[in-house]
Amino acid sequence: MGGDKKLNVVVLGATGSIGGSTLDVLARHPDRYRAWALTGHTRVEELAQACLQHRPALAAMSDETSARLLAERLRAQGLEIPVLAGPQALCDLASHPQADAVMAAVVGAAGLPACIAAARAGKRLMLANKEALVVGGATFMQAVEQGGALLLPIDSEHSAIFQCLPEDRTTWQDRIDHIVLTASGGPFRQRDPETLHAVTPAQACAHPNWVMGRKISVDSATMMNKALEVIEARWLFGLAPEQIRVLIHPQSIVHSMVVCRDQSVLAQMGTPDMRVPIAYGLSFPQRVTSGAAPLDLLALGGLTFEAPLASRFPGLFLAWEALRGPTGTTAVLNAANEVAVQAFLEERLRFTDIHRVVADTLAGCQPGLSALPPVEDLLELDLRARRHAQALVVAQRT
Ligand SMILES: NC(=O)C1=CN([C@@H]2O[C@H](COP(=O)(O)OP(=O)(O)OC[C@H]3O[C@@H](n4cnc5c(N)ncnc54)[C@H](OP(=O)(O)O)[C@@H]3O)[C@@H](O)[C@H]2O)C=CC1
Ligand SMILES: CC(=O)[C@@H](O)[C@H](O)COP(=O)(O)O
Ligand SMILES: [Mn+2]
Repeated sequence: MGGDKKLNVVVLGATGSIGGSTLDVLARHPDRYRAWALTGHTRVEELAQACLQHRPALAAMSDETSARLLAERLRAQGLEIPVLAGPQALCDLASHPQADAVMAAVVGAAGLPACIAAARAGKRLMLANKEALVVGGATFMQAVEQGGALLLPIDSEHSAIFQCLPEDRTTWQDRIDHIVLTASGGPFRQRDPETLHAVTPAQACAHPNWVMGRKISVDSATMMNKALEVIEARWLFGLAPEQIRVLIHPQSIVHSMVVCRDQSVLAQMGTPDMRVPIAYGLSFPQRVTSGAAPLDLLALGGLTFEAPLASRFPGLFLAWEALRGPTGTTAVLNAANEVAVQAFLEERLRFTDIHRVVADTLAGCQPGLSALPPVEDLLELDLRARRHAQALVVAQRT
């Protein structure tokens, strides 16, 4: 971005972990960015506080009751910020003519319609919401291309890969041999697999290196997060499944690597702080300060790497299987995982049964889609896979 016009930023999922980090970066650069619209789903008080601090032009809650409560809360504070309500409001804001950039930080497939709206409207689309791309696949990428949007990865690994590549995307295919996504291994990297059936949501959410929302924290513990990231990388960088590899790197300092055709290895490093990829998404191709602490290489005990084992992390290996399946298979995987993780967080499913529900849903729910399905068909499949997974969750308990 150049000149004096501020970038109007829509923060979808402003009440969450990525949303909060985004607001932190925006507040460091009031000359460059405006938090123009903020959205949440149910956390009324958090969005009210964000509105008080950032004074957006518009706010929205996808949950209608929460929208009403937010409007009352803002009025009581003397703030005249219109509050939109319902899921369509997120699409309307993401594609609004006054919006320049959209931070997609909703969790789950629920974020897909707003991402597609932003893509079709040609926005700077900063994608944290990996599930939207896992569900949307080629349809999502077509919307980006046809809308002329600038798709910028926010997920730390994909931002790392992006930072290791030249700006000219047409050179990527020729230059990349393969990429290596790094994974922390989560809180159970060294735990005896025989004891995993008994872990609690609090233990699963205690990530060793990152403070994140509960859903992605559980995904990190199963390494389904890395499975989703393999699928995300396939679309973001146009790679074949066999060009994407995963290594456990417990320190989360090397955020990922590009192995070039000539075997030169490019890595991006830094302290684990999401404000770095967020700042890059906002400022690309320039750089702005992020608030992250400098990396102290001397203080590091060392950087280590391990191969992920299927016996401990079976969910990871479903990524390549799903990518080789018919169109929609990755949407089925994502839906089943969302249902299973929610059930685990509500203590309705054991940790080790998350994988069982995902694998059995993949085996039992056939996508039956065309090669480039409309978004509506993908959302219908998402619903069908959720019902299938939900029945399996209930069956696991009986
Ligand atoms: N946290 C991190 O460090 C990283 C996160 N990501 C990805 O970014 C995304 C956000 O993660 P994170 O910030 O951790 O998650 P959080 O759970 O902290 O926040 C999720 C946000 O999505 C909103 N939301 C939830 N359900 C819906 C819905 N049905 N419709 C609309 N909005 C909804 C929430 O609203 P409310 O709270 O008001 O109900 C909240 O604003 C995920 O896809 C995650 O995988 C990627 C890399 C790192
Ligand atoms: C910060 C980020 O990008 C997360 O996706 C993170 O990578 C999760 O850690 P894991 O490597 O344990 O999945
Ligand atoms: Mn990540």
